Amino acid sequence: MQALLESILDEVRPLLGQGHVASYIPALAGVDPHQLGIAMLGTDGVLHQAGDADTPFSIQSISKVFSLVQAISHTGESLWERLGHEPSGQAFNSMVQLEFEKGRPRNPFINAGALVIADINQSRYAAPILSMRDLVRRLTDNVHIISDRVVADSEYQYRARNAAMAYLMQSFGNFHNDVDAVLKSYFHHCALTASCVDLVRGVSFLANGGRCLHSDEVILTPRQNQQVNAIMATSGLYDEAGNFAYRVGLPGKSGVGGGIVAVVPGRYSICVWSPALNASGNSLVGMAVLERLSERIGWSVFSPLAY
Ligand SMILES: NC(=O)CC[C@H](N)C(=O)O
Repeated sequence: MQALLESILDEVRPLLGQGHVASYIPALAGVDPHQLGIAMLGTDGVLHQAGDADTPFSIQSISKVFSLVQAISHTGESLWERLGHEPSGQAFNSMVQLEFEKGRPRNPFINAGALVIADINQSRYAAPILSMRDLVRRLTDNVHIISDRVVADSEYQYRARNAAMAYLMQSFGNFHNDVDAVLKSYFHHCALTASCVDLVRGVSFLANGGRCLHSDEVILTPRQNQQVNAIMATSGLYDEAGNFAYRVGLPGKSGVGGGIVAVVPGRYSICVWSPALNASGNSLVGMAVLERLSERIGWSVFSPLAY
């Protein structure tokens, strides 16, 4: 497995330099695009890593998985009164659908949906920023995880589009807390900084029937776990979710920091990171790595050979 990971990274290295790092905030625009790392954690506890797998990066929308899990844990099924679990077929920050659909976001993995989830969590926790950070520390087994203040402040400074979505939802009665306060929480979640090795631990429960691998804590019931994986498979890569299913065939979640987490149910959690993005805001080289992995090992959840 180690040799396979190394050889896949070598194969895709010529692609480094293609795509563009996220440039909507200066704090992300300055990241070196030539970085590339991968980690894989088996449900047997064996960790493999290659390249820059220990380098922390901005997890951005990967945090939407943790926010969803937090909301499910205290709100359960009634969560879905506020948003859907349908793919959007739109960019992560698109607003057109939101107006047509009366302020009810399609799913928790586009910005509008994550903002509603952040609003739900804001109603539940006295200190939403810290409670999310602590959840991620617990799941990654890393007490040093922090939210990057410069990134969070920069996101807040350039908040216009996310703020517009939140106010639009408020106008439809689907936003209950102070918009500014929720935006600050949301940006702090996006600004959490973690490495591929941290994140494979962080989402290990998704490959393990809902149980955290290192602590054995029940994070989700097996049914909820299956449902979160299903939403990742259908909506985790925004308007490229279909392409990801076609090329990789695993539940996954990307972020504009260039990270992608993926799950081989029952077997592995995977995280790949390379900062340059394709037109849909997903890591260009990360997609290529996961495609090759899935091709070589036949891991698609759509393949009978894999199970
Ligand atoms: N796709 C992403 O990673 C988007 C997160 C980003 N912080 C935003 O809200 O626009």
